[in-house]
Amino acid sequence: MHPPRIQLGINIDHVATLRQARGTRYPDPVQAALLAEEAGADGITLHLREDRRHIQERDVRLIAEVIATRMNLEMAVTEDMIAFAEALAPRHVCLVPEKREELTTEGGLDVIGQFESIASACRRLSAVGVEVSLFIDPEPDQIQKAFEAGAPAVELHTGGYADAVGENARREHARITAAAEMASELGLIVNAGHGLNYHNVEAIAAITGINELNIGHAVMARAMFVGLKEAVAEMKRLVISGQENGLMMALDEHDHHDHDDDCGCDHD
Ligand SMILES: CC(=O)[C@@H](O)[C@H](O)COP(=O)(O)O
Ligand SMILES: NCC(=O)COP(=O)(O)O
Repeated sequence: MHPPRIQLGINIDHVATLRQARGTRYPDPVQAALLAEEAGADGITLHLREDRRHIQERDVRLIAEVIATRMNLEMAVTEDMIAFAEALAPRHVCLVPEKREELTTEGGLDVIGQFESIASACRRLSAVGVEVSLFIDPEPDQIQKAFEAGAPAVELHTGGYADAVGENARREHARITAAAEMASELGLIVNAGHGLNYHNVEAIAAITGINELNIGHAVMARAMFVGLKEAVAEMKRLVISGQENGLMMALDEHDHHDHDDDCGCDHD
């Protein structure tokens, strides 16, 4: 049976980055969200950072009102942000670690070290109907704790894979594959993202069990040259082809095993 198509969440943070660079009213992330949807985005992701460096509360409220798909609000585990999300009740919230001085999100949440506050945030947000995901590194201990914290979903941090080359990239890919398998077996919804681009996304989309990829920076950078709708559509084509290739490889492997089983050899 064909698994569901991988969803593509488009992160529009950096439309707001450009606006904030000059304190103008444009470009407007609200317009970007609508165009991304028209081009095939399955959801809109945005990160309301504590320092408000790009997305503003006004963006979150307007986008929540106008989009036809669903919002995935990325936010830190702070009382202010949890209260904001409880009041807005977006379809999804992704809890992420935040450091003031970082250029972008550096690592995953430490669910082990912050277990009580994360579990409490999961309970409060679930109570208002939000599907919570935890942005974590692809590590077995963090996945186990995410499950115990009561999050229905995880988003596996693909930044380590995106930054690696050669053998290191293969190792990072294997870590994400194993993490996706473990999280799926626990019954968690498995999303992934960070640093994905037009060159590295297909291999991640090929991993079995991934529900959604969230991609922003590379799409916004490409949009500068080809327009936002074309940039989203190109990414969507790559996500779909990556998933198809992964399915074909899994089938080949399956056939290969079947063939081995018929060959009269001894197997463990
Ligand atoms: C959590 C994550 O991986 C990113 O989507 C995050 O939103 C990055 O933050 P910036 O958009 O500020 O780089
Ligand atoms: N959670 C990852 C995300 O939303 C987009 O990250 P990036 O593509 O901007 O690195």
